[in-house]
Amino acid sequence: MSAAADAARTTANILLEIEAVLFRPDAPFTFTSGRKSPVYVDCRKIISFPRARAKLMDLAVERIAASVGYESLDVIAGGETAGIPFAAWIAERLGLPMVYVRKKPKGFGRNAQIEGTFPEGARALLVEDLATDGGSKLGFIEALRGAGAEAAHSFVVFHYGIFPEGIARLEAEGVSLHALCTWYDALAAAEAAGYLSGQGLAEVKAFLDDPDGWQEIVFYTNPQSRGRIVRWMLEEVEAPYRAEYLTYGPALQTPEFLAVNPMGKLPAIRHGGTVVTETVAICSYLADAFPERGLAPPPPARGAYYRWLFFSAGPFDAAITARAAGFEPPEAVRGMIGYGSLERVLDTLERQLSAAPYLAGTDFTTADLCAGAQLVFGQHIEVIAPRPVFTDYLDRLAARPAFRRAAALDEAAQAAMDQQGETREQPA
Ligand SMILES: O=P(O)(O)OC[C@H]1O[C@H](OP(=O)(O)OP(=O)(O)O)[C@H](O)[C@@H]1O
Repeated sequence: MSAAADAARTTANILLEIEAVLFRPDAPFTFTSGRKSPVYVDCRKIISFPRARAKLMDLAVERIAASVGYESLDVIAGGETAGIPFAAWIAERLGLPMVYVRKKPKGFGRNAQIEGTFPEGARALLVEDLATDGGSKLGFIEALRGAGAEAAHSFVVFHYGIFPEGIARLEAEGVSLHALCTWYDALAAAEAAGYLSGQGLAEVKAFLDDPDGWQEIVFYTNPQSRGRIVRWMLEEVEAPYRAEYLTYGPALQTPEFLAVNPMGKLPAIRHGGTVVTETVAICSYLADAFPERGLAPPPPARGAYYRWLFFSAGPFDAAITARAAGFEPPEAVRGMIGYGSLERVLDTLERQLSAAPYLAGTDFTTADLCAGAQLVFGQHIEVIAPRPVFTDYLDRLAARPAFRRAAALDEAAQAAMDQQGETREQPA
């Protein structure tokens, strides 16, 4: 094993041991940007483990000597903030001066972006804890060069290794990136130590191979299904998604689709490593996954919200489909039928909508989306007769741009499927 490969394995094992790298394919992390990831790294933790950090810094100076040279550097520059302690330890080991670079000039006083000093033409090594796509490195390098340094090298403990275009950009700027390990090393160490196997391992590999593709929402639907409700929700949250249209019949019974929904039913979504089925569950999941859209009240205020969400998934859906199927529960068994009767369901809904503009109060929520879509469907198939309160309510819902976008997309999808002669019939 080469020294670099050996160092990569040791680094990965240390980072696993101190829980600086975490793998959670079953419950992906959500970053501030809303991006999802089954992996997470926090190199800042290293500073709190003296033995681990000493070993990593020993490996760092060996790596720097091998990649940059023994006498090829004049100053070590730490990038604000996480890079600063690592730069200090490396400078100490190499017996070199140190400076640190702010992300932006201070804005007053000397307006310094670099703290510390070096002579014109000093050969600087930029040190940071980690590199994702290398974007921050460019800013630090520019500052170093602006202050007269030659800056052709950057060192990090951990490099994601999954954004090649970022590294190409650094190289184009004349900067070589040196790292002790990447996600691929961490993954190999996690696999060897038994942290990951089977589906979890496959999930992490899929993410590392295509991080953007992995987190795109895949929407399995047919425009004739309850997928229309989910489509509306997807348009409300405005997250990127890719629709996969499936015809009824064998396409829903393939092993691939049954792995998504063992019921062989539509709709379903996959978001990162998370698969969600059941229309209202999908809508609730999306409301929580994209909280900035304000489609669910805060948890302490969710009483009415949950009531009407579950009302739409349970009694309302069952009452409409039973009536549409020609099934009327006999009087004697109504007590054991969750919804009692369609009339009772509709009267309850009407009372609520006479008291407030939306089901959970003054604001539109995912409960309105789910119940409103059922109401639209029930009226469309003439199982529900229009009532003035319902008409006003549906006018409010139909005025939403997401509602209109979703309807147009599903109409277009239906037309395309019709043109291809794909079945419109739902199986028995
Ligand atoms: O953009 P890249 O070059 O790929 O590197 C990622 C940067 O993100 C982190 O710092 P962050 O911006 O969170 O700032 P901090 O160190 O001050 O917390 C990390 O320490 C790197 O500087």
